[in-house]
Amino acid sequence: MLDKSRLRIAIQKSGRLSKESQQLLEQCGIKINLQQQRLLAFAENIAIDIMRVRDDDIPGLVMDGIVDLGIIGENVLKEALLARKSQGDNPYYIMLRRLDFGDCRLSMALPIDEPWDGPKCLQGKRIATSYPHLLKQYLDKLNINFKSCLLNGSVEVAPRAGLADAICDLVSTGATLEANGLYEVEVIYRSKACLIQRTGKLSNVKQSLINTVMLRIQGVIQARGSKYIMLHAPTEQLEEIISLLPGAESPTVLPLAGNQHRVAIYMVSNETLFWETMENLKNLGASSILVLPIEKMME
Ligand SMILES: Nc1ncnc2c1ncn2[C@@H]1O[C@H](COP(=O)(O)OP(=O)(O)OP(=O)(O)O)[C@@H](O)[C@H]1O
Ligand SMILES: O=P(O)(O)OC[C@H]1O[C@H](OP(=O)(O)OP(=O)(O)O)[C@H](O)[C@@H]1O
Ligand SMILES: [Mg+2]
Repeated sequence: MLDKSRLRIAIQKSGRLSKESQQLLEQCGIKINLQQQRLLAFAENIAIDIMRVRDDDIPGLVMDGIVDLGIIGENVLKEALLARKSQGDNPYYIMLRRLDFGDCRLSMALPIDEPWDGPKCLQGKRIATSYPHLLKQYLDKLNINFKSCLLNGSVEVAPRAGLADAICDLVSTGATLEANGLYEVEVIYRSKACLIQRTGKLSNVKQSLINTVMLRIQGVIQARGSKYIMLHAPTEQLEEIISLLPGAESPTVLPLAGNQHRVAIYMVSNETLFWETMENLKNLGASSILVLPIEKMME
């Protein structure tokens, strides 16, 4: 039986978002004992339960208040929102933040032998998609009539199978389109994974858990995009060397024991150090240049 006092988070069970969702929670210090077949997992060290479901179910679980938080692609969230609105519902959720994974775009694509002359060539066409509401919103704005062919997966096969003239599906690298003889003609929605919260009053305990999780997520995401840079530099080239370092307003500069002509420079950078910059630093006399990943950050 579920303990209602524990914070409940829904994540995708298996698919494009599941590994990174799990990793993010683990990096936030939530120790989950995940077993493949278990759809509910209880964190051992914090009052959080993880519900592992199909991604399509996550917006509804949050909007209906079954779970407190959910990690979901904005594409699925927006589609669910439009679907509920079209049924006369007034769905609510709180967008807590965008995450740093699940980048993809919802695009229109045509068979490679079909010319593209702007969206008007979709007039009267049959379009296969898993996102009928996002597609309709886009084409309605352009006053284009179309026929929808709803497929829940393998949308890219529809034109060759004679089911549709065009498709509207998710694209990341474009490899699936290419493998199926299609080409991308128009992006209609850009998406990333995001963290959402149900509306309604939460207990103080749950609210403070959410605050903790949010701060930790911020720390993890910021750390992922940052590097710790260490190097030794000749004292007389210090200024020039610092000017080459990305985002180094105030690096730590320390003396080197037994060497008055060189110093150690330490800094956190929110950019990586490219090989070319490292080579330029070396040409200025820098040595022992290290670029290290950062695991966690708290400002
Ligand atoms: N190629 C991709 N690259 C990056 N992110 C993607 C890609 N394709 C989809 N996504 C994102 O990941 C989400 C989940 O994609 P996935 O293909 O695992 O969904 P699914 O097959 O519907 O899974 P489920 O079985 O949970 O319903 C998408 O809604 C989108 O936000
Ligand atoms: O542009 P690409 O990098 O090729 O990625 C796009 C593909 O990725 C997703 O499917 P996924 O592989 O997750 O499989 P699914 O159809 O089972 O959801 C999406 O539905 C596309 O088919
Ligand atoms: Mg799905």
